[in-house]
Amino acid sequence: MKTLLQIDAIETFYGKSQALHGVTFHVNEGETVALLGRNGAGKTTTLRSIMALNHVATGRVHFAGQDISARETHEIARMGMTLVPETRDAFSLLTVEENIMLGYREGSPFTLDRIMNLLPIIKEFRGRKGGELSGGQQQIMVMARGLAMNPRVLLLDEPSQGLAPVMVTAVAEVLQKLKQEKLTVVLVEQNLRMALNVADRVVLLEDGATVDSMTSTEALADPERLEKHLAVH
Ligand SMILES: Nc1ncnc2c1ncn2[C@@H]1O[C@H](COP(=O)(O)OP(=O)(O)OP(=O)(O)O)[C@@H](O)[C@H]1O
Repeated sequence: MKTLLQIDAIETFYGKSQALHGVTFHVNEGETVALLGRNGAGKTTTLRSIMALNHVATGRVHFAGQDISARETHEIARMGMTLVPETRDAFSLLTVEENIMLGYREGSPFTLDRIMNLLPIIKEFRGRKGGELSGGQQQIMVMARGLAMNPRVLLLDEPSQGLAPVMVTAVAEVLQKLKQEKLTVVLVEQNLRMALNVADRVVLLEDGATVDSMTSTEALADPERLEKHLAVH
């Protein structure tokens, strides 16, 4: 299996405060990897560091065989790394279709028609404005926008956050579709059941460092191994 993303011992600071103390993991092509950890463990900072939205002080990030540690965000994005942030960033005055097509990159196989066929739930609200959607609909819309960009790696930050259970299920179905499309995904998720359902592997963060990594099958067979790092102190 080919490694598409390799993170080696990255350290990231907010001012003088160190948020990441050595995060190391890899993601193979076509894999879904879930980053898990308590609140404040460094999951969002890890995604932002990969995208160079936070400056990485030491350590290396390799993407598709290239060292991208010193690259700027727009260059990394152009190489095919796409972040769907937890803030969702829906344009409230644009329609769903316009919101999605804002992400469309010339030559992307994920045209509006293809996205609608792949994620038919969007048809239910495709003509509405971004500001008229529920949180779950917005989340699905911004994931579709990420898809339109034809990413080589999709970074998803807490897609189920704050959603009603029925929309958590809908988002989980979108993740399964992405998996069927053989997309490479890094998923930050508090909903453990959903994360283990969709991910091939999980990487555990604690206090800004990677502390364990295992397949989802191993995690399901040995829940204590996970709980040790996820239970509230
Ligand atoms: N803008 C910021 N300024 C200062 N410190 C920050 C900032 N953002 C995050 N931190 C700190 O960095 C550490 C890692 O935070 P991060 O948001 O990456 O964790 P997380 O695992 O994504 O948690 P959550 O699930 O709560 O979002 C925490 O100690 C947090 O307080």
